Amino acid sequence: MLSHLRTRKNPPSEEVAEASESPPAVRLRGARLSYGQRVLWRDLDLDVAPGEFLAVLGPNGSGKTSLLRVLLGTTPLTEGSVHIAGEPAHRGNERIGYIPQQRSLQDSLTLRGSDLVGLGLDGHRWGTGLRGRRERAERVHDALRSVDATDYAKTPLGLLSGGEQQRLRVAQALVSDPRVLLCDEPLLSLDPSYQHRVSGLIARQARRTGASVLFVTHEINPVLPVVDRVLYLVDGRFRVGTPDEVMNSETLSELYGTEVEVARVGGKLVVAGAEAEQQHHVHEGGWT
Ligand SMILES: Nc1ncnc2c1ncn2[C@@H]1O[C@H](COP(=O)(O)OP(=O)(O)OP(=O)(O)O)[C@@H](O)[C@H]1O
Repeated sequence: MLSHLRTRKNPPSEEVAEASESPPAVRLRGARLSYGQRVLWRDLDLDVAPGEFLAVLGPNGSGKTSLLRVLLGTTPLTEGSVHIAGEPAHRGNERIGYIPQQRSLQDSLTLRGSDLVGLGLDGHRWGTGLRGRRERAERVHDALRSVDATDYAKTPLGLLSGGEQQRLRVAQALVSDPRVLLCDEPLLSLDPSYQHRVSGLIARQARRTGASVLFVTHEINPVLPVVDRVLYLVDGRFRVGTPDEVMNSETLSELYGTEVEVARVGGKLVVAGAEAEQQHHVHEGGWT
């Protein structure tokens, strides 16, 4: 396994530096997840620090979503331990903001964008008075504005495009200022300009509030400028390290057990080699 040493592209602010005195936002020790004979990953030791942005990569079925479920407390580890901000992972953890893998919200014909974002504040105490209600409304409004969704905040969700729905999910996950942000392919359905915007927004939120980000993605290039480290899962094995440490021909060839070539072309990473290529290009292109 490569070094767990963190190198930051973006030096932490004072707030984040203070937060980094606290326990790691996410800590896995000796973690193994198996379904029957199938081991998704094993011997996983991972600390994700406050303010850190970790990209989680790997082919279909390598256990990326399952890792997020373990952190959400909805899937138990087969072996080992998992802590969120020093506490064992558990369901309904208010410290976690979650952007689930995209599902269509076609059925939610009556719910509107502002309602969906407001649900991200459920469980938080805002009081029943005017001040509490006003503050709550402001938080929802700010979150909607941050993803450029104010124009359609009152439109029923079922009438919105996939990309518009996705921006609302991002706002919902960010509105409560969570300590840990779990993002399951949040760039799907977004066109390249919104991919850039949403990944920048999530990274800025992490720096501003000290939130730790675990960001599952099939395509690293849109997030490369903001990634601190990469966790790459393949067929029960994994590597963790900076993008340079992991995204190179030697490491990926070892991980895939076949020859993989990684090159930088115009600031982008290009991965060549049957399985890896499929992983890195399966979702390439623009979506609307
Ligand atoms: N409850 C379960 N019981 C048995 N197998 C499961 C269960 N949940 C997930 N799996 C299997 O574990 C594997 C990993 O699933 P997971 O969704 O974590 O993969 P992933 O890396 O997120 O894949 P993708 O890139 O396709 O979204 C899959 O083969 C899946 O079928």
